Amino acid sequence: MRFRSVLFIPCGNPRAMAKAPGLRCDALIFDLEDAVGDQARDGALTALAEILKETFTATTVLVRIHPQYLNAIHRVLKDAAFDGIVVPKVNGTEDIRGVMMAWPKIPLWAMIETAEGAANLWEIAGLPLKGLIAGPNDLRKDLRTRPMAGRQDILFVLSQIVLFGRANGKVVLDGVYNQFRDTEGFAAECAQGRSLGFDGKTLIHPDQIAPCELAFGPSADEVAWAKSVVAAFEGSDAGLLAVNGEMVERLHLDQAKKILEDAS
Ligand SMILES: CC(C)(COP(=O)(O)OP(=O)(O)OC[C@H]1O[C@@H](n2cnc3c(N)ncnc32)[C@H](O)[C@@H]1OP(=O)(O)O)[C@@H](O)C(=O)NCCC(=O)NCCSC(=O)C[C@H](O)C(=O)O
Ligand SMILES: [Mg+2]
Repeated sequence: MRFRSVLFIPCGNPRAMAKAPGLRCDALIFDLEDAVGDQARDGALTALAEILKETFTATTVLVRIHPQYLNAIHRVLKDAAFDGIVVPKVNGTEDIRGVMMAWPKIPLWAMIETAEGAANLWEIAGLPLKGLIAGPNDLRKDLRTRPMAGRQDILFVLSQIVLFGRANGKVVLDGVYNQFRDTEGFAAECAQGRSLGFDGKTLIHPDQIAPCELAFGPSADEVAWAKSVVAAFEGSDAGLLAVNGEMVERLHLDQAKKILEDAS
Protein backbone atom coordinates (compact mmCIF):
# COMPACT_ATOMS: atom_id res chain seq x y z
CA MET A 1 0.00 0.00 0.00
CA ARG A 2 1.34 3.46 -0.95
CA PHE A 3 1.18 6.50 1.30
CA ARG A 4 2.87 9.20 -0.77
CA SER A 5 0.02 11.72 -0.84
CA VAL A 6 -2.31 11.87 2.16
CA LEU A 7 -4.88 14.67 2.09
CA PHE A 8 -6.76 16.09 5.08
CA ILE A 9 -10.43 16.78 4.38
CA PRO A 10 -12.13 19.15 6.83
CA CYS A 11 -15.39 17.38 7.72
CA GLY A 12 -17.15 20.69 8.45
CA ASN A 13 -16.63 21.97 4.88
CA PRO A 14 -19.35 20.62 2.55
CA ARG A 15 -17.54 21.68 -0.66
CA ALA A 16 -14.35 19.92 0.35
CA MET A 17 -16.35 16.87 1.46
CA ALA A 18 -18.12 16.71 -1.91
CA LYS A 19 -14.74 16.57 -3.67
CA ALA A 20 -13.34 13.80 -1.47
CA PRO A 21 -14.60 10.65 -3.26
CA GLY A 22 -13.01 11.62 -6.60
CA LEU A 23 -9.64 12.85 -5.34
CA ARG A 24 -6.65 10.96 -6.76
CA CYS A 25 -4.34 10.68 -3.79
CA ASP A 26 -3.13 7.62 -1.91
CA ALA A 27 -5.09 8.33 1.26
CA LEU A 28 -7.62 10.72 2.72
CA ILE A 29 -7.83 11.78 6.34
CA PHE A 30 -11.30 13.01 7.26
CA ASP A 31 -10.63 15.47 10.04
CA LEU A 32 -12.88 15.77 13.08
CA GLU A 33 -10.24 17.55 15.16
CA ASP A 34 -8.67 20.95 14.53
CA ALA A 35 -10.31 21.59 11.14
CA VAL A 36 -13.77 21.56 12.74
CA GLY A 37 -15.10 24.31 15.00
CA ASP A 38 -17.08 23.33 18.10
CA GLN A 39 -20.39 24.59 16.68
CA ALA A 40 -19.94 22.50 13.52
CA ARG A 41 -18.94 19.29 15.29
CA ASP A 42 -22.29 17.42 15.22
CA GLY A 43 -22.93 18.35 11.58
CA ALA A 44 -19.39 17.33 10.61
CA LEU A 45 -19.83 13.92 12.22
CA THR A 46 -23.14 13.34 10.45
CA ALA A 47 -21.60 14.43 7.13
CA LEU A 48 -18.71 12.03 7.68
CA ALA A 49 -21.01 9.08 8.41
CA GLU A 50 -22.85 9.85 5.15
CA ILE A 51 -19.74 10.20 2.98
CA LEU A 52 -18.21 6.99 4.28
CA LYS A 53 -21.00 5.16 2.42
CA GLU A 54 -19.42 6.30 -0.88
CA THR A 55 -16.73 4.65 -2.98
CA PHE A 56 -13.39 6.46 -3.01
CA THR A 57 -10.67 6.80 -5.64
CA ALA A 58 -8.08 6.98 -2.84
CA THR A 59 -7.08 3.52 -1.69
CA THR A 60 -7.03 4.31 2.02
CA VAL A 61 -9.61 6.27 4.00
CA LEU A 62 -8.67 7.42 7.49
CA VAL A 63 -10.52 9.41 10.15
CA ARG A 64 -8.76 11.79 12.51
CA ILE A 65 -10.77 11.66 15.71
CA HIS A 66 -11.10 14.21 18.48
CA PRO A 67 -10.29 12.31 21.70
CA GLN A 68 -12.61 14.58 23.69
CA TYR A 69 -15.61 13.37 21.66
CA LEU A 70 -14.59 9.73 21.41
CA ASN A 71 -17.93 8.33 22.62
CA ALA A 72 -20.00 10.37 20.18
CA ILE A 73 -17.67 9.51 17.30
CA HIS A 74 -17.75 5.83 18.19
CA ARG A 75 -21.56 5.85 18.40
CA VAL A 76 -21.96 7.41 14.95
CA LEU A 77 -19.13 5.56 13.16
CA LYS A 78 -19.25 2.13 14.77
CA ASP A 79 -20.69 0.49 11.63
CA ALA A 80 -19.02 2.79 9.09
CA ALA A 81 -16.41 1.52 6.63
CA PHE A 82 -12.96 3.12 6.83
CA ASP A 83 -9.37 1.91 7.00
CA GLY A 84 -7.85 3.51 10.05
CA ILE A 85 -7.98 6.08 12.80
CA VAL A 86 -5.55 8.93 13.25
CA VAL A 87 -5.09 9.87 16.89
CA PRO A 88 -3.95 13.48 17.30
CA LYS A 89 -1.58 14.88 19.95
CA VAL A 90 -0.47 11.50 21.25
CA ASN A 91 1.55 12.19 24.42
CA GLY A 92 2.15 8.59 25.44
CA THR A 93 0.98 5.02 25.11
CA GLU A 94 -2.14 5.60 27.26
CA ASP A 95 -3.59 7.96 24.64
CA ILE A 96 -3.48 5.11 22.15
CA ARG A 97 -4.72 2.38 24.45
CA GLY A 98 -8.04 4.18 25.06
CA VAL A 99 -8.73 4.35 21.32
CA MET A 100 -7.62 0.72 20.87
CA MET A 101 -10.24 -0.35 23.42
CA ALA A 102 -12.97 1.46 21.48
CA TRP A 103 -11.79 0.20 18.05
CA PRO A 104 -9.83 -3.02 18.70
CA LYS A 105 -9.77 -4.14 15.06
CA ILE A 106 -8.97 -0.98 13.14
CA PRO A 107 -5.38 0.15 12.35
CA LEU A 108 -4.31 3.21 14.32
CA TRP A 109 -1.96 6.04 13.38
CA ALA A 110 -0.36 8.34 15.96
CA MET A 111 0.29 12.02 15.36
CA ILE A 112 3.55 13.17 16.92
CA GLU A 113 2.96 16.85 17.56
CA THR A 114 3.62 17.54 21.22
CA ALA A 115 6.86 17.80 23.18
CA GLU A 116 5.69 14.95 25.40
CA GLY A 117 4.80 12.77 22.42
CA ALA A 118 8.20 13.43 20.85
CA ALA A 119 9.93 12.61 24.15
CA ASN A 120 7.96 9.35 24.43
CA LEU A 121 8.39 8.40 20.80
CA TRP A 122 10.20 5.12 21.39
CA GLU A 123 7.34 3.72 23.53
CA ILE A 124 4.66 5.05 21.17
CA ALA A 125 6.41 3.64 18.08
CA GLY A 126 6.61 0.26 19.81
CA LEU A 127 2.81 -0.05 19.93
CA PRO A 128 1.03 -2.04 17.19
CA LEU A 129 0.29 1.06 15.12
CA LYS A 130 0.17 1.35 11.35
CA GLY A 131 2.05 4.62 11.21
CA LEU A 132 3.38 7.84 12.67
CA ILE A 133 2.49 11.30 11.36
CA ALA A 134 4.36 14.52 12.07
CA GLY A 135 2.29 17.53 13.14
CA PRO A 136 4.51 20.59 12.64
CA ASN A 137 1.94 23.21 13.63
CA ASP A 138 1.19 21.82 17.07
CA LEU A 139 4.80 20.82 17.52
CA ARG A 140 5.99 24.40 16.98
CA LYS A 141 3.31 25.69 19.33
CA ASP A 142 4.30 23.24 22.06
CA LEU A 143 8.07 23.58 21.63
CA ARG A 144 7.72 27.38 21.23
CA THR A 145 10.04 27.38 18.23
CA ARG A 146 9.96 29.85 15.36
CA PRO A 147 9.82 28.40 11.83
CA MET A 148 13.35 28.32 10.41
CA ALA A 149 14.61 27.67 6.90
CA GLY A 150 14.83 23.96 6.20
CA ARG A 151 12.63 23.35 9.27
CA GLN A 152 15.77 23.44 11.43
CA ASP A 153 13.61 24.23 14.48
CA ILE A 154 11.82 20.86 14.36
CA LEU A 155 14.22 18.80 12.26
CA PHE A 156 15.36 16.71 15.23
CA VAL A 157 11.76 15.55 15.85
CA LEU A 158 11.11 14.85 12.17
CA SER A 159 14.24 12.70 12.01
CA GLN A 160 13.28 10.87 15.20
CA ILE A 161 9.86 10.07 13.75
CA VAL A 162 11.63 8.45 10.80
CA LEU A 163 14.19 6.73 13.06
CA PHE A 164 11.77 5.25 15.59
CA GLY A 165 9.13 4.60 12.95
CA ARG A 166 11.51 2.68 10.70
CA ALA A 167 12.97 0.76 13.67
CA ASN A 168 9.43 -0.43 14.43
CA GLY A 169 8.23 -1.08 10.87
CA LYS A 170 5.79 1.83 10.71
CA VAL A 171 4.70 3.98 7.79
CA VAL A 172 6.10 7.47 8.42
CA LEU A 173 4.37 10.58 7.09
CA ASP A 174 5.70 14.11 6.98
CA GLY A 175 3.61 17.04 8.22
CA VAL A 176 1.54 19.57 6.30
CA TYR A 177 2.79 22.68 4.48
CA ASN A 178 0.46 25.57 5.32
CA GLN A 179 1.31 28.01 2.48
CA PHE A 180 -0.82 26.11 0.00
CA ARG A 181 -0.36 28.66 -2.85
CA ASP A 182 3.47 28.55 -2.57
CA THR A 183 4.32 25.83 -5.08
CA GLU A 184 8.09 26.35 -4.93
CA GLY A 185 8.26 26.20 -1.16
CA PHE A 186 6.03 23.14 -1.17
CA ALA A 187 8.21 21.31 -3.71
CA ALA A 188 11.31 22.08 -1.63
CA GLU A 189 9.67 20.77 1.53
CA CYS A 190 8.49 17.59 -0.25
CA ALA A 191 12.04 17.00 -1.50
CA GLN A 192 13.37 17.49 2.01
CA GLY A 193 10.78 15.11 3.50
CA ARG A 194 11.66 12.47 0.89
CA SER A 195 15.37 12.88 1.64
CA LEU A 196 14.75 12.56 5.37
CA GLY A 197 13.17 9.16 4.70
CA PHE A 198 9.42 9.82 4.98
CA ASP A 199 7.13 7.57 2.92
CA GLY A 200 4.90 10.49 2.03
CA LYS A 201 3.42 13.77 3.18
CA THR A 202 0.16 14.93 4.67
CA LEU A 203 -1.53 17.64 2.60
CA ILE A 204 -4.17 20.32 3.08
CA HIS A 205 -5.16 21.24 -0.48
CA PRO A 206 -5.95 19.16 -3.61
CA ASP A 207 -3.39 21.20 -5.61
CA GLN A 208 -0.66 19.69 -3.45
CA ILE A 209 -1.44 16.10 -4.53
CA ALA A 210 0.32 15.97 -7.92
CA PRO A 211 3.61 17.64 -6.87
CA CYS A 212 3.70 15.49 -3.76
CA GLU A 213 3.23 12.28 -5.79
CA LEU A 214 6.08 13.38 -8.03
CA ALA A 215 8.42 14.20 -5.15
CA PHE A 216 7.88 10.98 -3.21
CA GLY A 217 7.99 8.69 -6.24
CA PRO A 218 11.35 7.56 -7.67
CA SER A 219 13.00 10.25 -9.82
CA ALA A 220 14.17 9.59 -13.40
CA ASP A 221 17.78 9.61 -12.14
CA GLU A 222 16.99 7.05 -9.44
CA VAL A 223 15.29 4.77 -11.98
CA ALA A 224 18.25 5.05 -14.38
CA TRP A 225 20.66 4.26 -11.53
CA ALA A 226 18.52 1.30 -10.41
CA LYS A 227 18.40 -0.15 -13.94
CA SER A 228 22.18 0.10 -14.29
CA VAL A 229 22.74 -1.63 -10.94
CA VAL A 230 20.28 -4.46 -11.70
CA ALA A 231 21.87 -4.94 -15.14
CA ALA A 232 25.38 -5.00 -13.68
CA PHE A 233 24.53 -7.73 -11.17
CA GLU A 234 22.71 -9.90 -13.73
CA GLY A 235 24.52 -13.23 -14.03
CA SER A 236 27.14 -12.15 -11.48
CA ASP A 237 27.63 -13.56 -8.00
CA ALA A 238 30.09 -10.84 -6.99
CA GLY A 239 29.61 -9.19 -3.61
CA LEU A 240 30.36 -5.78 -5.07
CA LEU A 241 30.93 -4.20 -8.45
CA ALA A 242 32.01 -0.89 -9.92
CA VAL A 243 29.13 0.70 -11.90
CA ASN A 244 29.66 4.03 -13.66
CA GLY A 245 32.52 4.90 -11.34
CA GLU A 246 30.62 3.99 -8.19
CA MET A 247 31.05 1.04 -5.83
CA VAL A 248 27.79 -0.88 -5.52
CA GLU A 249 27.16 -3.78 -3.15
CA ARG A 250 24.31 -6.25 -2.97
CA LEU A 251 22.53 -3.95 -0.51
CA HIS A 252 22.40 -1.42 -3.35
CA LEU A 253 20.91 -4.12 -5.57
CA ASP A 254 18.12 -4.51 -2.99
CA GLN A 255 17.61 -0.74 -3.03
CA ALA A 256 17.62 -0.72 -6.84
CA LYS A 257 14.96 -3.44 -7.01
CA LYS A 258 12.80 -1.50 -4.53
CA ILE A 259 13.13 1.67 -6.64
CA LEU A 260 12.04 -0.22 -9.78
CA GLU A 261 9.13 -1.77 -7.89
CA ASP A 262 8.07 1.68 -6.62
CA ALA A 263 8.36 3.10 -10.12
CA SER A 264 6.06 0.50 -11.69
C1 LIG B 1 -6.59 25.84 3.34
C2 LIG B 1 -8.01 25.88 2.85
C3 LIG B 1 -8.90 26.58 3.89
C4 LIG B 1 -8.10 26.66 1.54
O1 LIG B 1 -9.40 26.54 1.06
P1 LIG B 1 -9.96 27.45 -0.11
O2 LIG B 1 -9.63 28.91 0.16
O3 LIG B 1 -11.40 27.11 -0.30
O4 LIG B 1 -9.08 27.00 -1.34
P2 LIG B 1 -9.47 26.95 -2.85
O5 LIG B 1 -10.44 28.04 -3.18
O6 LIG B 1 -8.21 26.95 -3.63
O7 LIG B 1 -10.16 25.56 -3.04
C5 LIG B 1 -10.49 25.09 -4.32
C6 LIG B 1 -11.50 23.99 -4.19
O8 LIG B 1 -10.90 22.88 -3.53
C7 LIG B 1 -11.63 22.54 -2.37
N1 LIG B 1 -10.71 22.14 -1.32
C8 LIG B 1 -9.81 22.90 -0.68
N2 LIG B 1 -9.13 22.20 0.22
C9 LIG B 1 -9.64 20.96 0.16
C10 LIG B 1 -9.34 19.75 0.87
N3 LIG B 1 -8.41 19.73 1.83
N4 LIG B 1 -10.01 18.66 0.51
C11 LIG B 1 -10.96 18.68 -0.46
N5 LIG B 1 -11.29 19.79 -1.16
C12 LIG B 1 -10.63 20.90 -0.83
C13 LIG B 1 -12.38 23.81 -1.97
O9 LIG B 1 -13.51 23.50 -1.22
C14 LIG B 1 -12.71 24.38 -3.34
O10 LIG B 1 -13.85 23.69 -3.83
P3 LIG B 1 -14.90 24.42 -4.80
O11 LIG B 1 -15.31 25.67 -4.08
O12 LIG B 1 -16.02 23.44 -4.95
O13 LIG B 1 -14.16 24.68 -6.06
C15 LIG B 1 -8.52 24.44 2.57
O14 LIG B 1 -7.69 23.90 1.60
C16 LIG B 1 -8.62 23.55 3.77
O15 LIG B 1 -9.50 23.70 4.61
N6 LIG B 1 -7.74 22.55 3.85
C17 LIG B 1 -7.75 21.52 4.87
C18 LIG B 1 -7.34 22.10 6.20
C19 LIG B 1 -7.34 21.05 7.26
O16 LIG B 1 -7.96 20.01 7.13
N7 LIG B 1 -6.63 21.33 8.37
C20 LIG B 1 -6.51 20.41 9.46
C21 LIG B 1 -5.52 19.35 9.17
S1 LIG B 1 -3.87 19.91 9.07
C22 LIG B 1 -3.30 19.77 10.68
O17 LIG B 1 -4.06 19.83 11.59
C23 LIG B 1 -1.86 19.54 10.84
C24 LIG B 1 -1.32 19.00 12.15
O18 LIG B 1 -2.23 18.55 13.07
C25 LIG B 1 -0.34 19.97 12.74
O19 LIG B 1 -0.43 20.28 13.92
O20 LIG B 1 0.54 20.41 11.97
MG1 LIG C 1 -2.06 19.28 14.97
